[in-house]
Amino acid sequence: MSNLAPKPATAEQRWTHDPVLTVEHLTMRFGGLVAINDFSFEVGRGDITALIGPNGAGKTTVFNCVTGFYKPTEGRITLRRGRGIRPESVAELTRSGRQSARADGGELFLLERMADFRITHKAGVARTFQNIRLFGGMTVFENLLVAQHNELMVASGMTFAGLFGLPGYRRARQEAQDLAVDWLRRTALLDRADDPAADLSYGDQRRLEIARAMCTKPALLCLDEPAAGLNPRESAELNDLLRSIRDRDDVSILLIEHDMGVVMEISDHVVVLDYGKKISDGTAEEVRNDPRVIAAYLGVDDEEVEAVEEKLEHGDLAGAAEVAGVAAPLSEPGEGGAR
Ligand SMILES: Nc1ncnc2c1ncn2[C@@H]1O[C@H](COP(=O)(O)OP(=O)(O)OP(=O)(O)O)[C@@H](O)[C@H]1O
Repeated sequence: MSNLAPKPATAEQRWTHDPVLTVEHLTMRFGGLVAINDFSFEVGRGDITALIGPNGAGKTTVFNCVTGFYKPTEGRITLRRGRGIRPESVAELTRSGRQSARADGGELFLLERMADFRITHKAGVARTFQNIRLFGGMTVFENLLVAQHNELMVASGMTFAGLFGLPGYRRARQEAQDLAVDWLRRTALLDRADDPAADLSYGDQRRLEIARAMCTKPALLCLDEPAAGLNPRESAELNDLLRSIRDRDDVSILLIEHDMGVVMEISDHVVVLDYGKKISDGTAEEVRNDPRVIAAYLGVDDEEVEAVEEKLEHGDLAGAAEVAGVAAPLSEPGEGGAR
């Protein structure tokens, strides 16, 4: 809708000086359709970052590129494990043609070069899906153990004998069980541990998906519409869970969410996509009051677009909001979904 450049980020924002994920010039084409068009953004280490936008804006496509489900047509996607990794190290890895490198006391990964299972297990990017994908016939506890299968196999030395004889395997198995129990407690699912996952309520299944992703010990947790289908109480519990993951586990979160109540309440950083392009990027407060977002998100009729853009080009934000027919900000925390 609007081709106006997004507002530049201010210096104190964490995502500009300590990003865990940097997406640069991402483009994704499906035949003649350009789903993502030269899109760049960062996820700050220790931030909850929301990727929002109207239906079909390209949010899931971005997730699919970050998690390796799609190979981007163009662009670089860098994951930094460890603080203080220099741009020179990223440039050197890019030139080398390799997928990852140890640098500046941390580890660097170029996700666009990696297969999805390596992105999960090596780079530490975990994901949940819009449509829940649990092993419904397995118990809740088994779902959390399966998530740790990769580490357990490594501990077994990849041998049958190793499953029985190696002390390293026994230790790893105990650790896997402890981690699973810990996440059952944190998601209030301990008393459902032996029930089939399919028997859980929708809200419980959503929390189990997050617990399962956390059992892979990620650096970045990507959540595709985690609040979809939740009632207000479950939504509030989800907010608490995500804040605790950010604050206690030192895990950065990138989420797609349509529920503006959730987005505005918990996000440190909000990035807005429309027609595959970034139209706004800032704190929840900044984005909520950005007429570009108001215009795109709440829908400005085609004939009004030019008038809104003209106002914006002259810096008349209030006038643009007026043309968009929206005097109030997007929505206040706790108000629920506005789309
Ligand atoms: N595999 C694909 N093949 C062809 N087109 C695709 C494919 N995946 C996505 N698209 C198209 O790319 C565009 C962006 O879709 P995407 O699902 O990423 O949007 P979204 O913002 O996640 O939408 P929603 O909020 O409805 O989930 C749409 O026009 C969609 O039809």
